[in-house]
Amino acid sequence: MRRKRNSLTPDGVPQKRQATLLTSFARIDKALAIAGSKRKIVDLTKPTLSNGISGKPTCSNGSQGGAVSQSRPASHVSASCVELNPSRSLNKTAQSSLQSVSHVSDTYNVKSGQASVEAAGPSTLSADEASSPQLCPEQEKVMQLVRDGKNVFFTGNAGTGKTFMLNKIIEELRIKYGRDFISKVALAAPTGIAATHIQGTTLNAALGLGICNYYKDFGSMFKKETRARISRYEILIVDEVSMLSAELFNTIESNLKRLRNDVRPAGGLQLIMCGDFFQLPPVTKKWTPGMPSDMFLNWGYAFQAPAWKAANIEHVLLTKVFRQQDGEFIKILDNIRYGHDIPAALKRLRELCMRPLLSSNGIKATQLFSRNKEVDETNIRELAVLKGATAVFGAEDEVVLDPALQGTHVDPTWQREATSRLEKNEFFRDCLAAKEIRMKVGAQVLLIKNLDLEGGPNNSRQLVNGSRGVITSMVPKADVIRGLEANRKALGGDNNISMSKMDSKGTQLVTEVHKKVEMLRGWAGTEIPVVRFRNGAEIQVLPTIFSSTVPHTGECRRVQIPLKLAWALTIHKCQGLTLDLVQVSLKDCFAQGQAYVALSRARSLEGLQILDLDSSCVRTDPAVSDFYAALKGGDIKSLKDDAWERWSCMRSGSAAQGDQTAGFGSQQPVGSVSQQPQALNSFGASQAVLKGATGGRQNNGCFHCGQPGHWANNCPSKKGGGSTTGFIRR
Ligand SMILES: Nc1ncnc2c1ncn2[C@@H]1O[C@H](COP(=O)(O)OP(=O)(O)OP(=O)(O)O)[C@@H](O)[C@H]1O
Repeated sequence: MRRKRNSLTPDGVPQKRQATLLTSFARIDKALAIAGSKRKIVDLTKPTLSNGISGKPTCSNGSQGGAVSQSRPASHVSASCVELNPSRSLNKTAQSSLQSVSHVSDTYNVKSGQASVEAAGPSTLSADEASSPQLCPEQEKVMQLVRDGKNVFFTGNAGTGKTFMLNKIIEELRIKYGRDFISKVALAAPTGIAATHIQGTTLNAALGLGICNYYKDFGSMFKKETRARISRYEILIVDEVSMLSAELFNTIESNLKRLRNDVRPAGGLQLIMCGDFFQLPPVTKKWTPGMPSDMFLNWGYAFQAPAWKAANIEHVLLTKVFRQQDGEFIKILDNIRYGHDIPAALKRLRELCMRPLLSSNGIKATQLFSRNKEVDETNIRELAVLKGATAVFGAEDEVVLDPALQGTHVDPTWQREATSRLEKNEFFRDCLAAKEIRMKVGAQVLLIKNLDLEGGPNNSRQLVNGSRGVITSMVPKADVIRGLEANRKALGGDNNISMSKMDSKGTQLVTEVHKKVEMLRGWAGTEIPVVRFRNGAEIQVLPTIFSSTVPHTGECRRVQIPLKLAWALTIHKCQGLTLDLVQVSLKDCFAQGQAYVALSRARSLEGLQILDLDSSCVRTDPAVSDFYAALKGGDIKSLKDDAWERWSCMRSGSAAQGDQTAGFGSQQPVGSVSQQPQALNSFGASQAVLKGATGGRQNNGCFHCGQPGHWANNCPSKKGGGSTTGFIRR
């Protein structure tokens, strides 16, 4: 990992300027996204597809693809990928696009949520615009609550557009706050992978927390710089809240009050959260004998925390499923989610999905396993089977300090600390794009970032995060750079007179191509994979930027090809993805919601194959079912969930017998705001009392059967399909 502070980049660009360039590149992306939701943008670099359909194929994170012939030229260029189209000359396409700028009229189809392109030559709508569907009424309601400044939690089945909605909210907030957005809005998720879907960071990083093993570790929120940064926030956005524990939510919330010297919920921050508690639960630490009583165990679901109940949160249930269209599939998934009539749902899945999938365009299905071991073994084995040379793509990692930390007046110790914190950031560990990727022609791949390419009737050529494909060739990087340079020239990017005639979007596009060339030159790889995606689009997949911003510290950046080997993935890594073709192994599912997450990645029954399952693979937690029953009933306040109270009584009772320093009573009542971090724990742990406490139903013993002596997920009576607590222990 390179440090870049007040030095020259390998291209001879001063580091500060490089940071500015990169930031402006990201801003261009964002600006396009924002503008796309408001009005049409003509993207001069968008190709006309080889099938003659005017439009833009969109490559997005998750699209599956394959490489095309090595001999084909890089003829069409967009900011993040190159579509090969031997039937048209580059110059012609680029010039036609340029000429047609003023002829594009509004053709967005509000009803269908799809963009159509009128006969205005080869010009197209931007990817962001054409793939920018209208909010449905439920989503509009969420938006209104956000605008009204309410604390909001929106939830719903997989595929109801929670992350989509969150990104819409973020777009609007970017416009509202402008330059202040980064200092006013914290974008976070419990895990690094989840955070990538909203260009955010982990919740811990957003709040200046490292790994919290003890309650005293939360004191780092009160460090001078962190405290100042958190005090400036106005909004905290959290995605995938199912993985946020009650203990974490409660502790953070009470520390926010103290830190911000404000007795209102979360110290006056507006909370905007989404997730589905039927999906993956928090990773809970296992209590072991002799463990200090102020251990932080990450217990419970966020909705079980007293702070959640006291935060005046507006709960919105999204009910319209967008990912799947087939009514029967949606119903089966719903039953699996709620744990309703599981034998019938599994029987139907066996009937429909225990058969081989037809491969499509040479693209094999992604296999989903519960454990890393099977995933790694499968990918390595399959790659080894392929003949031909292995291409190694090494990521360029770097950290860029916040400009405010780069001045000569800034304490060098603090600069070093900030750099080191960025370098150790979970982002680099959890980034969807691996540090080193090994691939061959013929490798099955998954796109892990949305690419700026779109088109086809009803945007059928859309390629998104999760699209699948196969590598069909590797192209020398030098050829790709030549192609991009030619395109820039064709757009007038090398000519001051042409540039002066361009509108601001034209110059933006030229700048984008220029940045892309610079990035490619700085990137160490020598080849670019060409991928044929399932929808037929053939794309040179260029390296792109994965980044995570830690406000007032800086930015972690990885430049890497946005592809993953896709013969196999873990179910935990696929959360949030939409997959075209998927084979699922369910027999080893060990966590609540895991089977549901795996199955709900598929768009259709036709694209889903079940490799194995047993009747106990579907697990739901009654505490979660009760929460959703109250939500469906429209009265969340009627929810009777006293799990927290009983659990904390048990812990403090145990502490009273043992460690007197850690009592539940150490929490301060709302209204008496202390400036000190809450360093003592709220509980005293005891193995005997913790057994079965996770689901909040039993006082002592296994949550599933009520008997002492074992945890619920090891319950001998659960084989046969019973429900169990969903907390994963490590
Ligand atoms: N209003 C809408 N109109 C059309 N498509 C939509 C709409 N809202 C969401 N979608 C699409 O539905 C798909 C699923 O959305 P998204 O991934 O946000 O769902 P999710 O609820 O976050 O799913 P999960 O819980 O599995 O993470 C995406 O392809 C998204 O673009």
